[in-house]
Amino acid sequence: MSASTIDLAVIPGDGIGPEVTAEALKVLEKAAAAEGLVLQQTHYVLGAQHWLETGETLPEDTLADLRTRDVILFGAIGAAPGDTRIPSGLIERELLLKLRFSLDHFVNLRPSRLYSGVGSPLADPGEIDFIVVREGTEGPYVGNGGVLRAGTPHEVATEVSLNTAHGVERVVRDAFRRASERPRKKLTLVHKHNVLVFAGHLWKRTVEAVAQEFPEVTHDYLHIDAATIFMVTDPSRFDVIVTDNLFGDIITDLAAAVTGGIGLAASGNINMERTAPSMFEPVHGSAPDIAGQQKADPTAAILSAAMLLEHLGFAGAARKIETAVVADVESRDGGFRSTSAIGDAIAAAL
Ligand SMILES: NC(=O)c1ccc[n+]([C@@H]2O[C@H](COP(=O)([O-])OP(=O)(O)OC[C@H]3O[C@@H](n4cnc5c(N)ncnc54)[C@H](O)[C@@H]3O)[C@@H](O)[C@H]2O)c1
Ligand SMILES: CC(C)[C@H](C(=O)O)[C@@H](O)C(=O)O
Ligand SMILES: [Mg+2]
Repeated sequence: MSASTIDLAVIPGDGIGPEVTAEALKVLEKAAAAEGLVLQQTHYVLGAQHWLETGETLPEDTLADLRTRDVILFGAIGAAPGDTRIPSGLIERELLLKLRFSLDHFVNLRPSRLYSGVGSPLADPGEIDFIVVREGTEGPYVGNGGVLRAGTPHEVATEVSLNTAHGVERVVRDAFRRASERPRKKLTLVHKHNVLVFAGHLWKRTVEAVAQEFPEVTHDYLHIDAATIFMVTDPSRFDVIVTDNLFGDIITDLAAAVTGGIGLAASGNINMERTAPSMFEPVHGSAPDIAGQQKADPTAAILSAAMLLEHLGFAGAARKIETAVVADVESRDGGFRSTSAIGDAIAAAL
Protein backbone atom coordinates (compact mmCIF):
# COMPACT_ATOMS: atom_id res chain seq x y z
CA MET A 1 0.00 0.00 0.00
CA SER A 2 1.36 3.40 -0.94
CA ALA A 3 0.38 6.39 1.15
CA SER A 4 -2.60 7.12 -1.07
CA THR A 5 -3.50 3.87 -2.87
CA ILE A 6 -5.20 0.75 -1.55
CA ASP A 7 -4.43 -2.29 -3.68
CA LEU A 8 -7.72 -4.14 -3.14
CA ALA A 9 -8.56 -7.68 -4.20
CA VAL A 10 -12.28 -8.35 -4.63
CA ILE A 11 -13.77 -11.85 -4.62
CA PRO A 12 -17.53 -11.40 -5.12
CA GLY A 13 -18.26 -15.17 -5.22
CA ASP A 14 -21.66 -16.81 -5.62
CA GLY A 15 -25.33 -16.14 -5.00
CA ILE A 16 -25.85 -12.88 -3.15
CA GLY A 17 -22.06 -12.43 -2.86
CA PRO A 18 -21.78 -10.21 -5.99
CA GLU A 19 -24.94 -8.29 -5.03
CA VAL A 20 -23.76 -7.32 -1.54
CA THR A 21 -20.16 -6.78 -2.67
CA ALA A 22 -21.30 -4.22 -5.25
CA GLU A 23 -22.91 -2.19 -2.46
CA ALA A 24 -19.88 -2.55 -0.17
CA LEU A 25 -17.69 -1.24 -3.00
CA LYS A 26 -20.05 1.66 -3.61
CA VAL A 27 -19.63 2.73 0.01
CA LEU A 28 -15.93 1.89 0.17
CA GLU A 29 -15.16 3.93 -2.95
CA LYS A 30 -16.95 6.95 -1.54
CA ALA A 31 -15.32 6.64 1.89
CA ALA A 32 -11.88 6.20 0.32
CA ALA A 33 -12.33 9.19 -1.97
CA ALA A 34 -13.27 11.35 1.01
CA GLU A 35 -9.92 10.40 2.59
CA GLY A 36 -8.05 11.18 -0.64
CA LEU A 37 -7.37 7.47 -1.21
CA VAL A 38 -7.34 5.69 -4.53
CA LEU A 39 -8.98 2.27 -4.48
CA GLN A 40 -7.19 0.15 -7.05
CA GLN A 41 -9.36 -2.93 -7.55
CA THR A 42 -8.57 -6.36 -8.97
CA HIS A 43 -11.60 -8.64 -9.26
CA TYR A 44 -11.22 -12.42 -9.07
CA VAL A 45 -13.91 -14.72 -10.43
CA LEU A 46 -13.96 -17.65 -8.02
CA GLY A 47 -16.61 -19.79 -6.39
CA ALA A 48 -19.05 -22.62 -7.05
CA GLN A 49 -20.24 -21.21 -10.38
CA HIS A 50 -16.65 -20.74 -11.52
CA TRP A 51 -15.86 -24.33 -10.55
CA LEU A 52 -18.82 -25.56 -12.60
CA GLU A 53 -17.53 -23.63 -15.59
CA THR A 54 -13.79 -24.35 -15.28
CA GLY A 55 -13.12 -27.01 -12.65
CA GLU A 56 -10.96 -24.47 -10.78
CA THR A 57 -11.31 -23.71 -7.08
CA LEU A 58 -8.27 -21.60 -6.13
CA PRO A 59 -5.30 -22.12 -8.47
CA GLU A 60 -1.85 -21.58 -6.95
CA ASP A 61 -1.04 -18.69 -9.28
CA THR A 62 -4.27 -16.94 -8.26
CA LEU A 63 -3.37 -17.43 -4.60
CA ALA A 64 0.12 -16.06 -5.30
CA ASP A 65 -1.43 -13.03 -7.00
CA LEU A 66 -3.80 -12.46 -4.06
CA ARG A 67 -0.84 -12.49 -1.70
CA THR A 68 0.53 -9.38 -3.39
CA ARG A 69 -2.57 -7.29 -2.60
CA ASP A 70 -3.00 -5.08 0.47
CA VAL A 71 -6.33 -6.54 1.49
CA ILE A 72 -9.20 -8.71 0.25
CA LEU A 73 -12.93 -7.97 0.16
CA PHE A 74 -14.85 -11.24 -0.03
CA GLY A 75 -18.57 -11.64 -0.80
CA ALA A 76 -19.79 -15.18 -0.20
CA ILE A 77 -19.32 -18.52 -1.87
CA GLY A 78 -21.10 -21.82 -2.03
CA ALA A 79 -23.83 -23.69 -3.79
CA ALA A 80 -27.35 -24.35 -2.61
CA PRO A 81 -27.20 -27.20 -0.08
CA GLY A 82 -29.31 -29.40 -2.43
CA ASP A 83 -27.18 -28.77 -5.55
CA THR A 84 -25.82 -32.22 -6.35
CA ARG A 85 -23.55 -30.97 -9.17
CA ILE A 86 -21.03 -29.70 -6.64
CA PRO A 87 -19.47 -31.98 -4.01
CA SER A 88 -20.48 -30.73 -0.58
CA GLY A 89 -17.64 -28.84 1.05
CA LEU A 90 -15.47 -28.59 -2.07
CA ILE A 91 -15.74 -24.83 -2.55
CA GLU A 92 -15.79 -24.10 1.18
CA ARG A 93 -12.62 -26.12 1.79
CA GLU A 94 -10.69 -25.54 -1.43
CA LEU A 95 -11.44 -21.83 -1.73
CA LEU A 96 -12.59 -20.11 1.45
CA LEU A 97 -10.72 -22.22 4.01
CA LYS A 98 -7.70 -22.44 1.73
CA LEU A 99 -7.58 -18.63 1.72
CA ARG A 100 -7.96 -18.39 5.51
CA PHE A 101 -5.32 -21.04 6.14
CA SER A 102 -2.82 -20.04 3.44
CA LEU A 103 -2.96 -16.38 4.39
CA ASP A 104 -2.76 -17.28 8.09
CA HIS A 105 -5.99 -15.56 9.11
CA PHE A 106 -5.71 -16.69 12.69
CA VAL A 107 -8.04 -14.04 14.11
CA ASN A 108 -11.57 -14.36 12.80
CA LEU A 109 -13.04 -11.22 14.30
CA ARG A 110 -16.83 -11.03 14.50
CA PRO A 111 -18.38 -8.05 16.29
CA SER A 112 -22.00 -8.12 17.47
CA ARG A 113 -23.86 -4.99 18.36
CA LEU A 114 -27.58 -4.36 18.70
CA TYR A 115 -28.09 -1.01 16.99
CA SER A 116 -30.87 1.17 18.29
CA GLY A 117 -33.95 0.79 16.13
CA VAL A 118 -33.03 -2.75 15.11
CA GLY A 119 -35.48 -5.40 16.19
CA SER A 120 -34.14 -8.37 18.13
CA PRO A 121 -36.11 -11.60 18.44
CA LEU A 122 -35.43 -11.34 22.17
CA ALA A 123 -38.19 -9.68 24.22
CA ASP A 124 -35.74 -7.82 26.44
CA PRO A 125 -32.32 -7.93 24.77
CA GLY A 126 -30.68 -5.16 26.84
CA GLU A 127 -27.51 -3.58 25.50
CA ILE A 128 -25.57 -5.94 23.28
CA ASP A 129 -22.03 -5.02 22.26
CA PHE A 130 -19.44 -7.76 22.19
CA ILE A 131 -16.86 -9.24 19.87
CA VAL A 132 -16.13 -12.87 19.15
CA VAL A 133 -12.48 -13.65 18.51
CA ARG A 134 -12.79 -16.95 16.69
CA GLU A 135 -9.64 -18.94 15.97
CA GLY A 136 -9.38 -19.15 12.18
CA THR A 137 -6.73 -21.66 11.17
CA GLU A 138 -7.09 -24.73 13.39
CA GLY A 139 -9.70 -26.83 15.21
CA PRO A 140 -11.89 -29.35 13.42
CA TYR A 141 -11.57 -27.25 10.24
CA VAL A 142 -8.10 -28.49 9.31
CA GLY A 143 -9.32 -31.47 7.31
CA ASN A 144 -7.52 -33.99 9.49
CA GLY A 145 -9.72 -37.02 9.12
CA GLY A 146 -10.85 -39.73 6.86
CA VAL A 147 -13.17 -42.60 6.24
CA LEU A 148 -12.62 -46.31 6.70
CA ARG A 149 -14.81 -48.91 5.01
CA ALA A 150 -16.69 -46.16 3.18
CA GLY A 151 -20.23 -46.95 2.16
CA THR A 152 -20.43 -50.13 4.21
CA PRO A 153 -22.46 -50.63 7.39
CA HIS A 154 -19.09 -50.56 9.19
CA GLU A 155 -18.02 -47.15 7.93
CA VAL A 156 -15.96 -45.12 10.38
CA ALA A 157 -15.47 -41.38 9.83
CA THR A 158 -13.08 -39.17 11.79
CA GLU A 159 -12.65 -35.40 11.85
CA VAL A 160 -9.83 -34.52 14.21
CA SER A 161 -9.65 -31.14 15.93
CA LEU A 162 -6.12 -29.76 15.76
CA ASN A 163 -5.09 -27.30 18.49
CA THR A 164 -1.49 -26.16 18.83
CA ALA A 165 0.01 -24.24 21.74
CA HIS A 166 1.24 -21.65 19.23
CA GLY A 167 -2.16 -21.32 17.55
CA VAL A 168 -4.15 -21.12 20.76
CA GLU A 169 -1.75 -18.74 22.47
CA ARG A 170 -1.64 -16.18 19.68
CA VAL A 171 -5.41 -15.93 19.37
CA VAL A 172 -5.94 -15.86 23.14
CA ARG A 173 -3.36 -13.07 23.50
CA ASP A 174 -5.07 -11.14 20.71
CA ALA A 175 -8.42 -11.50 22.49
CA PHE A 176 -6.97 -10.32 25.82
CA ARG A 177 -5.42 -7.31 24.09
CA ARG A 178 -8.75 -6.43 22.50
CA ALA A 179 -10.48 -6.86 25.89
CA SER A 180 -7.91 -4.60 27.56
CA GLU A 181 -8.78 -1.84 25.06
CA ARG A 182 -12.54 -2.04 25.66
CA PRO A 183 -14.35 -0.25 28.52
CA ARG A 184 -15.58 -3.41 30.27
CA LYS A 185 -12.30 -5.35 29.93
CA LYS A 186 -13.90 -8.76 30.22
CA LEU A 187 -12.98 -11.95 28.41
CA THR A 188 -14.99 -15.16 28.27
CA LEU A 189 -13.43 -18.37 27.05
CA VAL A 190 -16.04 -20.56 25.38
CA HIS A 191 -15.16 -24.22 24.92
CA LYS A 192 -16.27 -27.65 26.11
CA HIS A 193 -13.45 -28.80 28.36
CA ASN A 194 -15.74 -31.08 30.34
CA VAL A 195 -15.82 -33.40 27.32
CA LEU A 196 -13.14 -32.24 24.88
CA VAL A 197 -10.53 -32.54 27.59
CA PHE A 198 -7.35 -32.49 25.52
CA ALA A 199 -8.09 -29.41 23.45
CA GLY A 200 -10.19 -27.84 26.19
CA HIS A 201 -7.46 -28.03 28.80
CA LEU A 202 -4.95 -26.48 26.40
CA TRP A 203 -7.32 -23.56 25.83
CA LYS A 204 -8.05 -23.20 29.56
CA ARG A 205 -4.38 -23.35 30.61
CA THR A 206 -3.48 -20.87 27.91
CA VAL A 207 -6.11 -18.40 29.06
CA GLU A 208 -4.90 -18.70 32.68
CA ALA A 209 -1.30 -18.10 31.58
CA VAL A 210 -1.96 -15.17 29.23
CA ALA A 211 -4.29 -13.59 31.82
CA GLN A 212 -1.19 -12.86 33.94
CA GLU A 213 -0.09 -10.37 31.25
CA PHE A 214 -3.42 -8.54 31.45
CA PRO A 215 -4.26 -8.06 35.14
CA GLU A 216 -6.79 -5.34 34.21
CA VAL A 217 -8.92 -7.86 32.26
CA THR A 218 -11.33 -10.10 34.17
CA HIS A 219 -11.99 -13.47 32.65
CA ASP A 220 -14.49 -16.25 33.00
CA TYR A 221 -15.40 -19.46 31.26
CA LEU A 222 -18.53 -21.00 29.72
CA HIS A 223 -19.08 -24.33 28.09
CA ILE A 224 -20.41 -23.82 24.57
CA ASP A 225 -23.82 -25.28 25.40
CA ALA A 226 -24.27 -22.90 28.33
CA ALA A 227 -22.95 -20.03 26.20
CA THR A 228 -25.81 -20.57 23.75
CA ILE A 229 -28.26 -20.23 26.65
CA PHE A 230 -26.75 -16.94 27.79
CA MET A 231 -26.53 -15.68 24.21
CA VAL A 232 -30.33 -15.77 24.23
CA THR A 233 -31.18 -15.05 27.88
CA ASP A 234 -28.48 -12.52 28.80
CA PRO A 235 -26.33 -11.45 25.82
CA SER A 236 -25.32 -8.24 27.64
CA ARG A 237 -22.99 -10.30 29.82
CA PHE A 238 -20.54 -10.75 26.95
CA ASP A 239 -17.70 -8.35 26.11
CA VAL A 240 -14.98 -10.40 24.37
CA ILE A 241 -15.50 -14.08 23.63
CA VAL A 242 -12.53 -16.17 22.58
CA THR A 243 -13.20 -19.59 21.17
CA ASP A 244 -12.17 -22.23 18.69
CA ASN A 245 -12.99 -22.35 15.00
CA LEU A 246 -16.14 -24.47 15.11
CA PHE A 247 -17.70 -23.08 18.30
CA GLY A 248 -16.98 -19.61 16.92
CA ASP A 249 -18.75 -20.41 13.67
CA ILE A 250 -21.88 -21.54 15.43
CA ILE A 251 -22.05 -18.91 18.13
CA THR A 252 -21.57 -16.04 15.68
CA ASP A 253 -24.61 -17.05 13.61
CA LEU A 254 -26.58 -17.11 16.88
CA ALA A 255 -25.11 -13.75 17.87
CA ALA A 256 -26.13 -12.36 14.49
CA ALA A 257 -29.66 -13.64 14.96
CA VAL A 258 -30.10 -11.98 18.36
CA THR A 259 -28.71 -8.67 17.09
CA GLY A 260 -31.15 -8.24 14.24
CA GLY A 261 -30.18 -10.79 11.68
CA ILE A 262 -27.45 -12.28 9.59
CA GLY A 263 -27.73 -9.41 7.10
CA LEU A 264 -26.00 -7.13 9.61
CA ALA A 265 -23.11 -9.35 10.78
CA ALA A 266 -19.63 -8.38 9.56
CA SER A 267 -16.31 -10.12 9.96
CA GLY A 268 -12.60 -9.93 9.38
CA ASN A 269 -10.20 -12.79 8.75
CA ILE A 270 -7.11 -11.14 10.07
CA ASN A 271 -3.43 -11.96 9.81
CA MET A 272 -2.31 -9.94 12.81
CA GLU A 273 1.35 -10.47 11.95
CA ARG A 274 0.68 -8.87 8.55
CA THR A 275 2.65 -11.50 6.67
CA ALA A 276 -0.21 -11.76 4.13
CA PRO A 277 -3.34 -9.77 3.26
CA SER A 278 -6.30 -9.96 5.61
CA MET A 279 -9.76 -10.62 4.24
CA PHE A 280 -13.08 -9.02 5.16
CA GLU A 281 -16.46 -10.62 4.52
CA PRO A 282 -20.00 -10.79 5.82
CA VAL A 283 -20.64 -13.70 8.20
CA HIS A 284 -23.45 -14.96 5.97
CA GLY A 285 -23.23 -17.28 2.98
CA SER A 286 -24.36 -17.10 -0.61
CA ALA A 287 -28.05 -17.37 0.36
CA PRO A 288 -29.20 -19.24 -2.77
CA ASP A 289 -32.82 -18.88 -1.62
CA ILE A 290 -32.79 -15.13 -2.25
CA ALA A 291 -29.97 -14.76 -4.80
CA GLY A 292 -30.54 -12.62 -7.87
CA GLN A 293 -33.61 -10.94 -6.43
CA GLN A 294 -32.09 -7.85 -4.82
CA LYS A 295 -33.48 -9.05 -1.49
CA ALA A 296 -30.17 -9.42 0.35
CA ASP A 297 -29.27 -6.92 3.02
CA PRO A 298 -25.82 -5.55 2.06
CA THR A 299 -25.23 -4.02 5.51
CA ALA A 300 -22.99 -6.88 6.69
CA ALA A 301 -20.81 -6.48 3.61
CA ILE A 302 -20.70 -2.70 4.08
CA LEU A 303 -19.71 -3.05 7.74
CA SER A 304 -17.04 -5.55 6.66
CA ALA A 305 -15.67 -2.86 4.36
CA ALA A 306 -15.51 -0.55 7.40
CA MET A 307 -13.52 -3.20 9.26
CA LEU A 308 -11.21 -3.41 6.24
CA LEU A 309 -10.52 0.33 6.40
CA GLU A 310 -9.91 0.14 10.14
CA HIS A 311 -7.43 -2.68 9.62
CA LEU A 312 -5.53 -0.55 7.12
CA GLY A 313 -5.31 2.28 9.64
CA PHE A 314 -8.18 4.45 8.40
CA ALA A 315 -10.21 4.38 11.60
CA GLY A 316 -11.85 7.74 10.86
CA ALA A 317 -13.21 6.53 7.53
CA ALA A 318 -14.39 3.31 9.18
CA ARG A 319 -16.29 5.30 11.86
CA LYS A 320 -17.96 7.36 9.12
CA ILE A 321 -19.28 4.22 7.46
CA GLU A 322 -20.52 2.88 10.77
CA THR A 323 -22.26 6.16 11.52
CA ALA A 324 -23.97 6.08 8.12
CA VAL A 325 -25.02 2.47 8.73
CA VAL A 326 -26.42 3.28 12.18
CA ALA A 327 -28.44 6.16 10.74
CA ASP A 328 -29.76 3.90 8.00
CA VAL A 329 -30.74 0.99 10.25
CA GLU A 330 -32.41 3.40 12.69
CA SER A 331 -34.56 4.71 9.86
CA ARG A 332 -35.76 1.28 8.70
CA ASP A 333 -39.48 0.72 9.08
CA GLY A 334 -39.72 -2.90 8.01
CA GLY A 335 -40.76 -2.06 4.45
CA PHE A 336 -38.96 -3.69 1.51
CA ARG A 337 -35.85 -1.98 0.16
CA SER A 338 -33.71 -3.52 -2.55
CA THR A 339 -30.08 -4.40 -1.97
CA SER A 340 -28.93 -1.49 -4.12
CA ALA A 341 -31.38 0.95 -2.50
CA ILE A 342 -29.82 0.19 0.90
CA GLY A 343 -26.32 0.61 -0.55
CA ASP A 344 -27.30 3.89 -2.20
CA ALA A 345 -28.80 5.23 1.01
CA ILE A 346 -25.74 4.37 3.11
CA ALA A 347 -23.37 5.78 0.49
CA ALA A 348 -25.45 8.97 0.33
CA ALA A 349 -25.39 9.32 4.13
CA LEU A 350 -21.58 9.25 4.25
N1 LIG B 1 -18.36 -17.01 4.09
C1 LIG B 1 -19.05 -17.66 3.17
O1 LIG B 1 -18.83 -17.51 1.98
C2 LIG B 1 -20.13 -18.59 3.61
C3 LIG B 1 -20.69 -18.48 4.90
C4 LIG B 1 -21.74 -19.33 5.22
C5 LIG B 1 -22.23 -20.23 4.30
N2 LIG B 1 -21.65 -20.31 3.08
C6 LIG B 1 -22.19 -21.17 2.01
O2 LIG B 1 -23.35 -20.51 1.49
C7 LIG B 1 -24.28 -21.48 1.01
C8 LIG B 1 -25.63 -21.27 1.70
O3 LIG B 1 -25.48 -21.52 3.08
P1 LIG B 1 -26.63 -21.39 4.17
O4 LIG B 1 -27.95 -21.35 3.50
O5 LIG B 1 -26.35 -22.37 5.22
O6 LIG B 1 -26.34 -19.96 4.88
P2 LIG B 1 -26.62 -18.48 4.37
O7 LIG B 1 -25.97 -17.56 5.35
O8 LIG B 1 -26.24 -18.33 2.96
O9 LIG B 1 -28.21 -18.31 4.48
C9 LIG B 1 -28.93 -18.61 5.68
C10 LIG B 1 -30.25 -17.81 5.65
O10 LIG B 1 -29.96 -16.42 5.88
C11 LIG B 1 -30.46 -15.63 4.82
N3 LIG B 1 -29.48 -14.58 4.53
C12 LIG B 1 -28.14 -14.74 4.42
N4 LIG B 1 -27.55 -13.58 4.13
C13 LIG B 1 -28.54 -12.65 4.05
C14 LIG B 1 -28.55 -11.25 3.76
N5 LIG B 1 -27.44 -10.56 3.51
N6 LIG B 1 -29.75 -10.64 3.75
C15 LIG B 1 -30.87 -11.30 4.02
N7 LIG B 1 -30.94 -12.62 4.30
C16 LIG B 1 -29.77 -13.29 4.31
C17 LIG B 1 -30.61 -16.58 3.63
O11 LIG B 1 -31.58 -16.10 2.70
C18 LIG B 1 -30.99 -17.89 4.31
O12 LIG B 1 -32.39 -17.92 4.55
C19 LIG B 1 -23.66 -22.86 1.33
O13 LIG B 1 -23.01 -23.31 0.17
C20 LIG B 1 -22.65 -22.54 2.43
O14 LIG B 1 -21.60 -23.47 2.50
C21 LIG B 1 -20.62 -19.50 2.70
C1 LIG C 1 -18.65 -21.63 4.63
C2 LIG C 1 -17.93 -22.03 5.87
C3 LIG C 1 -16.62 -22.68 5.53
C4 LIG C 1 -17.71 -20.85 6.83
C5 LIG C 1 -17.16 -21.35 8.16
O1 LIG C 1 -17.61 -22.37 8.68
O2 LIG C 1 -16.26 -20.69 8.68
C6 LIG C 1 -18.93 -20.02 7.15
O3 LIG C 1 -19.93 -20.73 7.80
C7 LIG C 1 -18.54 -18.80 7.95
O4 LIG C 1 -19.06 -18.64 9.06
O5 LIG C 1 -17.74 -18.00 7.46
MG1 LIG D 1 -20.68 -19.75 9.52
